[in-house]
Formats: sequence, structure tokens, C-alpha cells
Amino acid sequence: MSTRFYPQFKILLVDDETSFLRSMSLTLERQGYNNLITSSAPEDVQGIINSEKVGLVLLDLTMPVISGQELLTWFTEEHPDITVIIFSGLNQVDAAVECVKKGAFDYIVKTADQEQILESIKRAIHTQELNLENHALRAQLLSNTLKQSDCFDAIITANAQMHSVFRYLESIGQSNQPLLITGESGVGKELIARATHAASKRHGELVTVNVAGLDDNIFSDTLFGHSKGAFTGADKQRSGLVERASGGTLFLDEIGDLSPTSQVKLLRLLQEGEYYPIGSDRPKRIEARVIVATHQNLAERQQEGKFRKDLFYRLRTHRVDIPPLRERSEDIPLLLRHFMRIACEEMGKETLKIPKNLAPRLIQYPFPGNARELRALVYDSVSQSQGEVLDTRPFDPLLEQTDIRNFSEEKVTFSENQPLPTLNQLSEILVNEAMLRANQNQSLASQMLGISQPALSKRLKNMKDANIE
Ligand SMILES: Nc1ncnc2c1ncn2[C@@H]1O[C@H](COP(=O)(O)OP(=O)(O)OP(=O)(O)O)[C@@H](O)[C@H]1O
Repeated sequence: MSTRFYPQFKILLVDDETSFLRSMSLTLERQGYNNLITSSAPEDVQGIINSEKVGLVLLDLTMPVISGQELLTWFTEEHPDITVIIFSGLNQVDAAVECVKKGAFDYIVKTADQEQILESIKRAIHTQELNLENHALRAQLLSNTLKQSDCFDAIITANAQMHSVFRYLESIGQSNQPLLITGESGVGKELIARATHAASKRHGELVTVNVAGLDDNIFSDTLFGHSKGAFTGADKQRSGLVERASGGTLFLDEIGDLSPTSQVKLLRLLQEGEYYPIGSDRPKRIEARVIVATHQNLAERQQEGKFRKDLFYRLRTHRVDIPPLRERSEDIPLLLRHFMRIACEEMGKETLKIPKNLAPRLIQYPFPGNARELRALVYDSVSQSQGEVLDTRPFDPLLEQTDIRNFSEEKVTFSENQPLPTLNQLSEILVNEAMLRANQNQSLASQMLGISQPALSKRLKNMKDANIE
């Protein structure tokens, strides 16, 4: 079995006192920090930094040959992206201030309480992880392309905002911090969680739990497992889904509906990185990345007192909001074709032809149930289709409100006291509205307006020229 190293970068311990190196390494390993290198020779540090992926350095202040002060200066000048904590045998305020001014993350007295030392190291690791993620994010956003586009293949979209969501997700793919996915019901949050797991390259599996309506006992038992005899009926030990997701991703869906008691347990899991199986007093470490999703507005739930503020802040370290389908109408024709193809395949039918006027009608419908609603309609249509063409009758009821055929003159009112718009002005208003509804897709907008695409393109050009003069 391969050992999993944590954190993802190396922690370098430098001290000429080998006994301190040994005891510190043991303390850190016991806490699950096993990606360590030690050195008792400060003169070797530069070589180590050049050959290893070090992210955090614990540096003794007083050493022969090269002092910790000198090395700290070298780090801040040459490697400002590495976090340095200074260790010293002396509790000197002046030295501490000097080191922090020079760029040290913290100054720790070796004799300090172990809790305090570990807390500082934990904060430094967290900060360094965020630094690395920021770097990756910047590089990703600047490059404007996806390195692992295949991870996102299952998500059909031509929308620019969705593509920037993918780039963001790819850049934070390997982060250990939680990810919060929000968006209306049916927008594809679960697909997003799957794609993020694939982009994370974690070898473990993606384990999904819908936490809505789980009472606290079931939540704890499902996630954390129990020891033998923990409660009546617990006749053998059972591990929970946190363990099953080891080396992979734990996806908690409908997190906005988590009970208050379970919220405390989730917060502890995320903050401390550990949990207790029911009936056990031995903590276990979580080895999975946590992704949560909700269709609820968590900020509002938190203000109403239904969601813990501290958990809300912890969960939103990384977050993405998936736009509703009505705000990316260019995806409607693509999804229509996609769902039709997979429905035909599943029902063993030949691919059907889609009537040309269907997509322009559909993009005027607000789709409160988003892609899920469109999918259900397409499946219904495919199952009812007899010939070569998709039977669009299942769409009729919902299109009645928006359908152009129901457009009646009585609905249009012009105020008596105001002059009428000219035909040219009215045509400009219509063209602009159609382009807006079609998300600037000329082919769809032209179908809505009942003209050809070249005719629309000509009109747009004329409108632009007229506005410039
Ligand atoms: N962009 C997309 N491309 C392909 N399929 C999609 C897309 N968006 C959603 N779907 C499909 O629509 C259905 C609903 O998606 P999903 O379950 O991911 O939504 P959700 O946001 O998690 O919903 P809920 O909030 O109700 O849990 C699924 O069958 C999914 O495969």
C-alpha cells in the first residue's frame, strides 16, 4: 500500500541539536504530518531547497556556521513563497519582533506549550496551502485553457462563465481545503463535484452522501462508523464513509439542511482533521477532501440562525456558484441534443431529428428546474416519438406562456400621452431583446425574430454603424 504524504509540500526542520530534530519529527508525525526532511547542518539548507519541494521551514535561530537570522534573510529574498517559522531556546521579544519583521511567519520558544507550537505549525501549513493554490489559480486564469479538459467532458456547455468555473476548479483540484458548490436545484452541482474529483487526481473514490433529513445519530454513524457494542445492535465494528473516501473525495450534498448538532461535528472534522467513530475514544484522521453542495442561500440561512457562521466560513474557502440554465440559454440547444442522444441510446432508438423551431421557443422558457427539467422533458419526448422526428408535444404546456404563437396585440400597450416609437426604433428594441435572450447567439436570435441569420447580422451591423455616426 502506498503511503500518502501530508502536507503536499515538504516541511524542512533545521537545527544543529539532533535531539530536538528527533523529538520534533516524532511530534509532527504523530499529528499526521509525515512529509518531513530534517537537517542538522544549516550549510546544506540551500542545496535542499534547490532539490526538494519545500513549503514550510522550521528554523533554529542559533546555529553555528550559518545562523537562523542569515538563513531567514536568504529565504525572504530568494524564496519569499516558502513559509518560515523561527524556533529559539530564548524567549526574547526583541529577537521575535526582528524575525517577524524580516518575514518569519512566527517566532516560537522551544519550551513553549506543545499545543501552542502545533497550532502555529497548523496555521502555517494552512497559509502555505492557500499560497500554493493562489499561485496555481493565477497561472490557470492567465493561461485561459484547461489542462485536463476530459475531466469536464460530461458537462455540456458553451457558456463563458461555466468555462471560467472549470478553470477555477482545475486550479484548486489538488487543494485539501473544502469546496462549496451552490446553485439552483438541477443546475448540475453533482456533475461539478464529480469533475472536480476527477481533476484532483486523487486515487481514492468519490463518496456521495445526501445529508438532507439525516438525524444526527444516522449522520454520525454513516460518516464516522461505530465500534463493536457502541449501541444496541452494533454487534460488529463498522467503518464510516469518511474512511471509505480515504485518498479520495467525500461529497456532502444538500448541506444547507444539515441538523445543528451534525453541523458541530462537521466543523470539528474540517477544523481538527479528525473524528471519533461512535463508541470509540480513539480519534481517526480524515484522509479525504470534502466537497459540499446546496441549492440554498447559506449566507441567508446563517443570518436566520439555521446555519453556523463558523462552519459557513470554513466551507466557503473555495466556492463556485453555478448559473441557472435561463442565464446560459446558449446551452439549451446543446443540452437538448445531448439529452436526446443519450435518451435514444438508452431506449434503443435511432437518433431523432429535432424540429428547427424547438430550441428558439425553449430558450424563452425560464426552466425553474434547470437542466434536470429539460432532461426529463426530452426523455418524455423521446419515449413518445414514433417516427424520425422528436415528438414535441410534452413541451407544449410549458411553452404556452412563452410561445410566440400566443403573442396577442392586446398585451402590447402604448401610453396615450407618449409618442409612438418609429418602426426602426421598435425593430432595434426587438433585435436587442432577442440577442439578450439568446445570450448573443445570432443563430438562435434570428430564429426568434423569424428572419435569417445573415439578415440579423446585417441589421446588427446597420444598428452599430448608425450608433457610431
Ligand atoms: N451541463 C450539463 N451537461 C450534461 N448534463 C447535465 C448538465 N447539467 C445537469 N445535467 C444533468 O441534469 C441532471 C441534474 O443534475 P445534478 O443532479 O448534477 O443537479 P444538482 O444541481 O446537483 O441538483 P440538486 O440541487 O437537486 O441536487 C443530471 O441528470 C445531470 O446529469
